[in-house]
Amino acid sequence: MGNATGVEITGPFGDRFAEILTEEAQSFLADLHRAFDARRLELLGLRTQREAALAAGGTLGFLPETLAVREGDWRVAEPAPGLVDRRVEITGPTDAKMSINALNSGAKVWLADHEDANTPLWDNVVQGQLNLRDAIAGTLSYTSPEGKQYRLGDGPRPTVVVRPRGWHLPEKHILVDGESTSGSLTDFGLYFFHNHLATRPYFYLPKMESHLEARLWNDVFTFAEERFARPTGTIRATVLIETFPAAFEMEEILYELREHSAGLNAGRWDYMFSVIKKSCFLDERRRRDFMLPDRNTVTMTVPFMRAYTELLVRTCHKRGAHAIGGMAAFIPSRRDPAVNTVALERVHNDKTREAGDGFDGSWVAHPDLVPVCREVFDGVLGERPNQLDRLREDVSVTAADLLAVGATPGQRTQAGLRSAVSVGVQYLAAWLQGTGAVAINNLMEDAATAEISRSQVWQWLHNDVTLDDTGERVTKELVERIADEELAKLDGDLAAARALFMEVAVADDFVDFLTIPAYERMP
Ligand SMILES: CC(=O)SCCNC(=O)CCNC(=O)[C@H](O)C(C)(C)COP(=O)(O)OP(=O)(O)OC[C@H]1O[C@@H](n2cnc3c(N)ncnc32)[C@H](O)[C@@H]1OP(=O)(O)O
Ligand SMILES: O=CC(=O)O
Ligand SMILES: [Mg+2]
Repeated sequence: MGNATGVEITGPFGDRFAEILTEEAQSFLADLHRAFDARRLELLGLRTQREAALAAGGTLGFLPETLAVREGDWRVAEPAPGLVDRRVEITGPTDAKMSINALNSGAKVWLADHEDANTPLWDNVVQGQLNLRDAIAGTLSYTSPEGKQYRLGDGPRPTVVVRPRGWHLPEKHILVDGESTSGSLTDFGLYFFHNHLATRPYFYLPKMESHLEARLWNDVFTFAEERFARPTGTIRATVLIETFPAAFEMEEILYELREHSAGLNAGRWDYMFSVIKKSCFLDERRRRDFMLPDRNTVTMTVPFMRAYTELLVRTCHKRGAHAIGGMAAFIPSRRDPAVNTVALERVHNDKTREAGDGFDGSWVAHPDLVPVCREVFDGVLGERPNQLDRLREDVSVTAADLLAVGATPGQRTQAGLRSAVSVGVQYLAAWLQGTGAVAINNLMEDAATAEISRSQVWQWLHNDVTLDDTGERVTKELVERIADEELAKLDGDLAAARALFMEVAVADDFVDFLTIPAYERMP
């Protein structure tokens, strides 16, 4: 097999990888890189500039320069086929077994995840694309080491929506003109190239910080549609509103993508991470207004989270776009009935709040949660496919409401610190081994929840927090002692994960994303 001009693949070719990394597919990736990578890097630079503006006394707010968009009369494209009724969306990685289980789960949509739930190990990146292509062709099968056979069922399958990596991550195994490519463009490009004729190419777009980043995605979509002579709007994308700055640009993000839009999703875990992260750039006095209590006490009903989700529903429905709810982290158990009962009840409550607020559907992390979410949304939607007609004109959210993080009740405790350290290290150990989503203490942990754990430790440490229960000041020494004590309770070699956790949780400078140094450690 040859390489496209200027392309070098430095990762090993596993079984059947040549079916994905064809010369034509490489050539498309090279075109995407040459057309868009410089702008991607510029936009990442803009994130840094905005952080510098916060450090210099600025604040987040609605943009004066885009007032006309917010006040204008426009709507996004009509909902696309397969994305009209989205009452239950299951998320998960694209390994063969989970792909089959998700496609047989009865959900309306499967978010096939190359992002929070995935380690971008070279093997996962390419094997995931093979599994997606086989799944769409209906040929995906799997035999477990115990001999259990997995096949796609005959019932209706969920619409497949792929989540590529965020703009910040490179793909170091594909070089174009000697440069690493973008993880986003790699995941998007390979999926689009191999599947756009076999299925409708739909995407979830993560971790964007501005409407200019949405404009870049829109231009990428138009480029791909033109290059393969597909009508405008063939590609659809749901944007995760999961960064603090993006909450102030929801209308603008919908507007930029309007011909390609499939709505917005409230990505609560990365949102919480981003709130903590952006506060780390403020001066010492203002940082205190953004200090959060223990992660597990920050619920969706605290004022700043409520403001963000209500604004999201109102914004979407005003523009004819779907509003999709987020992930409750409680994982059911087929082995422990008591754990199972609690998880089902909590997820039921979470989905009930979302359906009542006007969301058109929501996410679940596990097949056993599909019926729970479906039942709740069936109760609210009835025969209607969505509730886009519920305009929520009663909602009025100001910038001050979005910024009211300091009004979050709760304590900062030693137990919270212990949990952040222990869960953070355990998650990173799994990530470094190639598994991007795990259940720890009956909760789903993925890249977004791990970011909260480590950034919260950083925030408490760098703001001289005194723990409410023990009266101890959070210092590097305390974090190290807690790590010693917590890791002594666990099996396995956690040295590499601990070193990485300390790098992103206690270092002087705030590391932008833990996945960046983590990826550098991978082959
Ligand atoms: C912040 C965010 O971005 S949220 C979105 C990103 N995160 C995710 O997508 C997490 C998705 N969920 C998961 O990865 C898993 O549910 C986990 C890791 C949390 C738990 O998985 P497990 O420990 O395997 O759970 P459990 O043993 O109960 O699974 C039972 C069966 O359901 C399957 N299953 C569990 N979750 C999923 C899923 N999301 N998709 C498909 N199948 C699943 C398992 O593969 C297993 O199948 P098997 O019986 O054929 O072996
Ligand atoms: O991607 C979802 C989130 O909550 O983060
Ligand atoms: Mg996320």
